Amino acid sequence: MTSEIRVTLTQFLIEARRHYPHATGEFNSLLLNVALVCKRIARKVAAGALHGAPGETRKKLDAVSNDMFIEGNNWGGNLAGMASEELAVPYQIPHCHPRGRYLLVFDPLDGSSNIDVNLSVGSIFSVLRAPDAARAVSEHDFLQPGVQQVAAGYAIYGPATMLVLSVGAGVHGFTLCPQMGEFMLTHPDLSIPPDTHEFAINASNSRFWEEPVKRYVNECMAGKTGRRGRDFNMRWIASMVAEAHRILMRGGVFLYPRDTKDAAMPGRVRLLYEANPIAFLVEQAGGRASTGRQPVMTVRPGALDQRTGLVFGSRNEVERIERYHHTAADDLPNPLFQERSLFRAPV
Ligand SMILES: O=P(O)(O)OC[C@H]1O[C@](O)(COP(=O)(O)O)[C@@H](O)[C@@H]1O
Ligand SMILES: [Mg+2]
Ligand SMILES: [Mg+2]
Repeated sequence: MTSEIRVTLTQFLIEARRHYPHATGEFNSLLLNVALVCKRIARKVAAGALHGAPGETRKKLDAVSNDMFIEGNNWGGNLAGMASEELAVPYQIPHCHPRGRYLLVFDPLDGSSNIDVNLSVGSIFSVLRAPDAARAVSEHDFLQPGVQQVAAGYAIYGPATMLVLSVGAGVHGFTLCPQMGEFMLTHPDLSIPPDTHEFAINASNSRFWEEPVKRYVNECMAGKTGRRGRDFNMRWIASMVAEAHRILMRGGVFLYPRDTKDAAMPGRVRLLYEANPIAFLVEQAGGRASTGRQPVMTVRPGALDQRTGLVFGSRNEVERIERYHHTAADDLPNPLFQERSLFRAPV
């Protein structure tokens, strides 16, 4: 009988630190604090409707998860501040605590509309450097483009709880062992295949999409009978963290593109809390993440709650969608083909 020896998240981080002789351990302790918070949230989520009165669950869990992130990362001495999708302004690490060198940015519960129906949700986080540890943090300190992230990850609370993490040297997946209460390395070196036959988009927004997105989706829908010459599958979970996880596991493309639904919002996904950390993971796994027009991690944020169009996943599909955005309107596909489309533009 063979017994498989598995590496814990702690062991993995200690090993990774050996490549950075000047590392103080602050960074690792920050990631371990985040992992601990995710374990606590996993327990709350797993309690389902037992957690509170019916209907209250979703709202409560967003707020409860946020409190857990704040409490769990307040004391480590490794942070200068935090920014949360659930807070209007950055959270200051109180003066009495030692202030650290990093900033933590998070969406404490993503896909929370799925809570009441017992589908997968998750927490998304991003780590940035704090510009000056000596002073209080301001909103401006967090407005760094995604390329400046030093780490990013998410926890997914699904049939199994997993933590998927990158510190800038590949993407690694850890599964929470219910017996030991430890995240164990189960999915080292995740890699997104460059091609896919699966796409994910909220098709109810199709009338608000821009032409390049309509073109791409029409071509996927046309399958074998269209210019792509092969069939595609469509998925939509309404939990970006779950879509990202599927794509990291087996490829695919996710689109929440810029659209005309709400003039005040150029897209649905939040740049700092959702798009940048997922983009960091996707690109570390060999995929691509874009606004449709430029790599999403090159966007300089103007506000904490900034929204963005987002397309990510298998590299060849994302590049195709970018090409469609850069292609002149008169190069659009055969109108005969558009006739057959479910999503053709009204005439
Ligand atoms: O299906 P919809 O309603 O268009 O929105 C789904 C999107 O909204 C989000 O759920 C927003 O996240 P929150 O649950 O953190 O607000 C994304 O995860 C997801 O992709
Ligand atoms: Mg979210
Ligand atoms: Mg959220």
